[in-house]
Amino acid sequence: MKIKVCGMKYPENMEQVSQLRPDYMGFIFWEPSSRFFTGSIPEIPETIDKVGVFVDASIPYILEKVKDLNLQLVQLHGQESPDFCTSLRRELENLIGPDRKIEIVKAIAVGQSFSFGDLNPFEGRVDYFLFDSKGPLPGGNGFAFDWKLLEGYDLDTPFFLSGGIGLAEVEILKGFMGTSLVKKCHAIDVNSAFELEPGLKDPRKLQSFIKEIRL
Ligand SMILES: O=C(O)c1ccccc1N[C@@H]1O[C@H](COP(=O)(O)O)[C@@H](O)[C@H]1O
Repeated sequence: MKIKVCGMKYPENMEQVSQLRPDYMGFIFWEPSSRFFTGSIPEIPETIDKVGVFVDASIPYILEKVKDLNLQLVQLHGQESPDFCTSLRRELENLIGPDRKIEIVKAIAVGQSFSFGDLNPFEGRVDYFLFDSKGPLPGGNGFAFDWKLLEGYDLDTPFFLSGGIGLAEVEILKGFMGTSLVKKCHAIDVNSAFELEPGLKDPRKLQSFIKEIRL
């Protein structure tokens, strides 16, 4: 199972976390967040893909960050429409050229009123969904949603499982990994549950988690 550590803010901490070899590291480009990232990213191993997290940002702003920070994925965490995703994909291709692909992740807030029908228009326009808990914030709410709501997911787009995942979820995650849904689960995404303060990840806690989860 792949692992994404999101909400990185401090270069020294990025170096510590990179030694744990997560598959992805995420950076928040939403100014109101206490994890809002400014500055540059230090050298990290090439096996770790860098993900920019945006909330209803403009395409030029996203392109600027992709180019300046050499991001490999763009995570859209706001109300971005399917048409927006298509336009962004076209602009990313223009920016990067045909030899490389910047993947698009569309975050979906899952609450009791969630319906799979809302996802159909995104099929073929994004590379992954990211299922997150619906809460007062666009992301980083710090609590898990009921993963049973994902039972019956039958679209082709693989997904990241996110939302308040921490060490307390390890046992239930192991159960989840025994279900048929796991075939479409591309990665587990962690953020606030592993922090000493917003944006500062606890490498020891992360190490225990990665040891338990990585297959
Ligand atoms: O973490 C934030 O501050 C944030 C702000 C705006 C959009 C997304 C944000 N974080 C993303 O939220 C999910 C879940 O986080 P948590 O585990 O509930 O803390 C994660 O994918 C972050 O990328």
